[in-house]
Amino acid sequence: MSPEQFDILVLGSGASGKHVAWHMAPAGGRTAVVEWEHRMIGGACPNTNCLPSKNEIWSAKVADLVRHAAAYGTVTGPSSVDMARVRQRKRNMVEALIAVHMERFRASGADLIIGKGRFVAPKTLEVRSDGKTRVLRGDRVFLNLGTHATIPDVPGLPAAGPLTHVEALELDRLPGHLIVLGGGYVGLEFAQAYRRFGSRVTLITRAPQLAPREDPDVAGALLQIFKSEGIEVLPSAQPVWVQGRSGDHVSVRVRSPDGEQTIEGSDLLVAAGRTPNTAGIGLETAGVELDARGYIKVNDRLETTAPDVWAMGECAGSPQFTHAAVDDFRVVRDNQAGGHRTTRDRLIPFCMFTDPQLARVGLNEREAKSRGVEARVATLPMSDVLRAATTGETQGFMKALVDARSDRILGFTMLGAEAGEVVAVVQTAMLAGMPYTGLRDAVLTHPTMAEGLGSLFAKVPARSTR
Ligand SMILES: Cc1cc2nc3c(=O)[nH]c(=O)nc-3n(C[C@H](O)[C@H](O)[C@H](O)COP(=O)(O)OP(=O)(O)OC[C@H]3O[C@@H](n4cnc5c(N)ncnc54)[C@H](O)[C@@H]3O)c2cc1C
Ligand SMILES: NC(=O)c1ccc[n+]([C@@H]2O[C@H](COP(=O)([O-])OP(=O)(O)OC[C@H]3O[C@@H](n4cnc5c(N)ncnc54)[C@H](O)[C@@H]3O)[C@@H](O)[C@H]2O)c1
Repeated sequence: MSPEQFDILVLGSGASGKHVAWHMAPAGGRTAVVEWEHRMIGGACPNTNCLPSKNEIWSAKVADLVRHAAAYGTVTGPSSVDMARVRQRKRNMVEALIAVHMERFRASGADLIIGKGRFVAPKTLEVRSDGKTRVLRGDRVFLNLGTHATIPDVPGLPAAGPLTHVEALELDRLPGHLIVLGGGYVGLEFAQAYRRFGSRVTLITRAPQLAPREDPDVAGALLQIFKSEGIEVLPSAQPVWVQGRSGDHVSVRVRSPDGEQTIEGSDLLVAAGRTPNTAGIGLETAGVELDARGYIKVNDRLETTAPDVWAMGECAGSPQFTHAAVDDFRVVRDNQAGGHRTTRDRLIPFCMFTDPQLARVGLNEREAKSRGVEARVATLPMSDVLRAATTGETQGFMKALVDARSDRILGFTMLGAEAGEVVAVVQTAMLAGMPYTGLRDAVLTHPTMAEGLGSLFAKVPARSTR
């Protein structure tokens, strides 16, 4: 079968791939985008990951506010959570987003082909779509394959049919006792949401603290917040075996420095990291090499080991955030136009949508220490932020790192309400090269959470004169 010829061939319609198509097709390049499934059009962010999880987390916030409404002077009757309605609200959003994506593909002129792509020769894909086999060849090929939830190698775990975030977001019932395996982003966001919906929740993580990449004081404060909501947390706990079926009854044997114990629950959610979608699709036939962890080898321009083939987003080992994957597209786009943009030295913030949110940009103390960077550190409890006093959201704190020898801001962490918004203020100052004194002395709106930045930066210790 002679291949159908395209100028631009995109495999995966995620955060980077869709932008490649939407940018290049209107410019006149004959463009095809191959996407595995209709329900994944636009990638994981709008369909199974960021947006649906934040949608249900918001429903959990509403449940929590209703539960505590009396503290604010609103007296309610008994309340309950209807997970079928929670799910329907989420589904409505996802379906609307798929429609928006399909319209953008149509308007761009790109050919959106639904089916699993597999390389049969360099720059040549075979796709089974609508019962037909198509062979597509691109002059330039862009890979945006994403990742899926890793199921750790624990005896009995696969047979227990655990939930991942994908199935958890499709539940129309409330688990009686949800056991969460993993204390990173997914585990923390889902553990708190399900607790607020009304489940008993036990979180097991092999790391010694929640949010393992964060500073111990941040993780400690988060742990206290989780405990105060009744979430049981087992740190430094390694699962030994699993028995039973998630959705019915499941037992997890865990080993920790305190000994072994068996946790009994109704459902099991695995949130133990990600595996790239790079296996079994003929990448070796295409000359695209993988690293030891299965991620596509790329240079800082996101060029793979195969000529005229680029990889973007999580499959290329980029930071696992939608905004990083979108920036990967911008790196590739600008270089296609003759630019010299790289993935080096990007300032990539994050926000974990626990309540309160945990957001960070730049270095934390742990990273500064490991890189031998000397920093001046200031912290401010959220209870000192006047906006927090008005809303009652006084949990958590802000922390700033400023260079020991100059007034350059090195990093900012916030565990507090609206942290995801406040971090953007500090990021903007960092991008502009503004000294910390600029934020310290700025006239910020009263009473906002960002106003706290003035008090925070006023606490930065003076530079040592030594
Ligand atoms: C539960 C959860 C919540 C998250 N929340 C956030 C958040 O709040 N903020 C944030 O920034 N990040 C969040 N993330 C991370 C974020 O979802 C990803 O980093 C982001 O979606 C970027 O993904 P990507 O573009 O690399 O790949 P994807 O979006 O996964 O795109 C890859 C696409 O390729 C398709 N595909 C793969 N292989 C093939 C093949 N062989 N043939 C055809 N199609 C194929 C897939 O179906 C998919 O649509 C979250 C992750 C999870 C798991
Ligand atoms: N708000 C956001 O931006 C957001 C939300 C969700 C996910 N994400 C992205 O998705 C990525 C994946 O999230 P994740 O939570 O799956 O991974 P993660 O890397 O954030 O956390 C994995 C956790 O699982 C634990 N773990 C791993 N193997 C284990 C085992 N065998 N037994 C017990 N514990 C084990 C680790 O110690 C860690 O606590 C994140 O790194 C993040 O970049 C982002």
